[in-house]
Amino acid sequence: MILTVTLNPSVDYVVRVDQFSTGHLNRTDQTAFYAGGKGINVSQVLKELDVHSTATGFTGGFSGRFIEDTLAEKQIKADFIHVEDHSRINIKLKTDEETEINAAGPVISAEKVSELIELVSRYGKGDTLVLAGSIPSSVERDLYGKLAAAAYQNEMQVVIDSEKSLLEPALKTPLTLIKPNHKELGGYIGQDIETVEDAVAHGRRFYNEHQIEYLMVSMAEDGAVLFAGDETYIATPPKGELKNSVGAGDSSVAGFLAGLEKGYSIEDTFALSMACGAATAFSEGLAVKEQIDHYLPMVQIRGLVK
Ligand SMILES: Nc1ncnc2c1ncn2[C@@H]1O[C@H](COP(=O)(O)OP(=O)(O)OP(=O)(O)O)[C@@H](O)[C@H]1O
Ligand SMILES: O=P(O)(O)OC[C@@]1(O)O[C@H](CO)[C@@H](O)[C@@H]1O
Repeated sequence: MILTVTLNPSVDYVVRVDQFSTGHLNRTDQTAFYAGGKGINVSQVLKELDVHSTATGFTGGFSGRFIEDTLAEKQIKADFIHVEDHSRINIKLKTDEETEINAAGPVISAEKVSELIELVSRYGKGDTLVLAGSIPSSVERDLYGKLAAAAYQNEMQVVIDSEKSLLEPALKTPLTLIKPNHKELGGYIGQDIETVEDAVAHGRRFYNEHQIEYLMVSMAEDGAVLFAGDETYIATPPKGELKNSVGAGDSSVAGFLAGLEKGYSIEDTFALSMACGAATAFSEGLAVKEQIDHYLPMVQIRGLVK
């Protein structure tokens, strides 16, 4: 079973304003609400790929109920810990560019954090723990480190997709997959990564210095670079019209996990991951199966000659 942990779930309020002007009254051209947060997005795309997962984390209030109802409608198993405050609402403003305003999220008590640690400890060998997204500011910064270490002790596979300060404490534990984008990897190593060649060079150094089975460095329309043991693969994604980059990274994590779960070769796993990322980028919401199947044959994967 895959357990996705979203400590700070969100309702993503997507607002399209074609002629946006700051300091004035703007009227929307289109609005939509989505259940979001990185782990929750991973669960939603896994479901499209017929891979079961359970989504957990902290939810509360009317917005928390919306998130849980959405998952229930999609028949995705959820096991959230309830908090008093409401789950956050993140604004995704689409004008001629995308602007995001992510809220801080509710206050989480130490008791609720202990409940979550206990919930995760019920999983073990053969299970995968996905830790994705930010942590509410009231929660200890090294929680991912603690959860990762405990899960590894319990023989779980651990996957992390989060910012540097939250990932860093977990890097002491052997991890199955991390998926920084090129800017995040640049932040880890203190160097700008602009090109696929930069990602290959710096990613390899970072990979060799840590105990990570798969390192996927995503680069939006430029695809991604995957490090797997001594092998390095470069993916070129399909071309299309960008409609929504929110959740493209989460979709690529879901595709990768689905490939591993289905026993695909590493090349096919990487291709599925890229197809999921592109299917989200080219849709209004998250990737759906039909779109993933459509883009999959257009992904190109090549292995680097050593
Ligand atoms: N414009 C695009 N065209 C084609 N594929 C894309 C595009 N944007 C994203 N993708 C696909 O999605 C993957 C992940 O995208 P990206 O690198 O933007 O992740 P991210 O920065 O973690 O995204 P986010 O945080 O918004 O979810 C890419 O590797 C690629 O396969
Ligand atoms: O504030 P975080 O936890 O870093 O990111 C949260 C978020 O931006 O990530 C998802 C897209 O990846 C959205 O559904 C959600 O709003």
